[in-house]
Amino acid sequence: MDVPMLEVIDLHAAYGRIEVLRGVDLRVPKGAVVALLGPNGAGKSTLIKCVSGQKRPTRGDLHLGGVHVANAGPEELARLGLCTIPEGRAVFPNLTVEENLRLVSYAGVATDAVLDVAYDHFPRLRERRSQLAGTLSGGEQQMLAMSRALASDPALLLLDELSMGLAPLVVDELYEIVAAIAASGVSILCIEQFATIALRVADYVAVMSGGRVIATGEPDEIRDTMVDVILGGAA
Ligand SMILES: Nc1ncnc2c1ncn2[C@@H]1O[C@H](COP(=O)(O)OP(=O)(O)OP(=O)(O)O)[C@@H](O)[C@H]1O
Repeated sequence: MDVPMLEVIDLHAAYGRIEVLRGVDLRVPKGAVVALLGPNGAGKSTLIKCVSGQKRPTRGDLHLGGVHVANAGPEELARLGLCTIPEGRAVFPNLTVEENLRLVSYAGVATDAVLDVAYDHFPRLRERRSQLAGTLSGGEQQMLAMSRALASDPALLLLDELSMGLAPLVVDELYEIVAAIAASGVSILCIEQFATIALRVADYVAVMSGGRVIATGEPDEIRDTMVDVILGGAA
């Protein structure tokens, strides 16, 4: 069987003495989009923090592309191809679109290559390249955050609530791009508050509750069996 891009095994994590991840098991196959659903407080953001090296698990294992990374820091994870777009828009509001993109080249990526990738995926950013990022619409800021991430040529992209505060049409547009990114071979793990979107775009859905993954499957199976838990979050 293929080595999954991400494998989480019996992962535990706590804030102080309160354990909030209580044995999470999850796999993200190569090139797949996996959506994490579940009610508020289920532990979705904490799981993303552990996978991205922002929080140390108390026990359990994490493998990225077959490499054991449970104690790896953000830099090593980035070298292994992990890229995170955190909740909220990860852009510098007082820099222009192009300046935001040029900043990515600190990681050794040629500036022209960064700009080409960004403007190919998001032609609207080319039109707005001289505009301050803080004056872009929410959807455009998310496009800018995504293109900064894509410039690092990631193997696994973590998306935390991409759709936060955006209009449904904008969200649809962003998820079309997510699908295109996945089709180019990038694996994607996303937290999505809107179950309907997640069930439409994901290859697999993992439902979290009480610090565990309580169900995983293809969207159709999950839609049929987990409707009550999912609706504990937003539909
Ligand atoms: N920094 C923190 N300190 C203490 N407790 C925290 C902290 N962050 C989260 N928690 C608690 O951990 C539990 C899991 O939170 P987490 O944010 O991972 O859940 P979530 O599924 O992402 O929920 P939401 O959709 O509301 O973000 C919750 O009970 C939350 O109150």
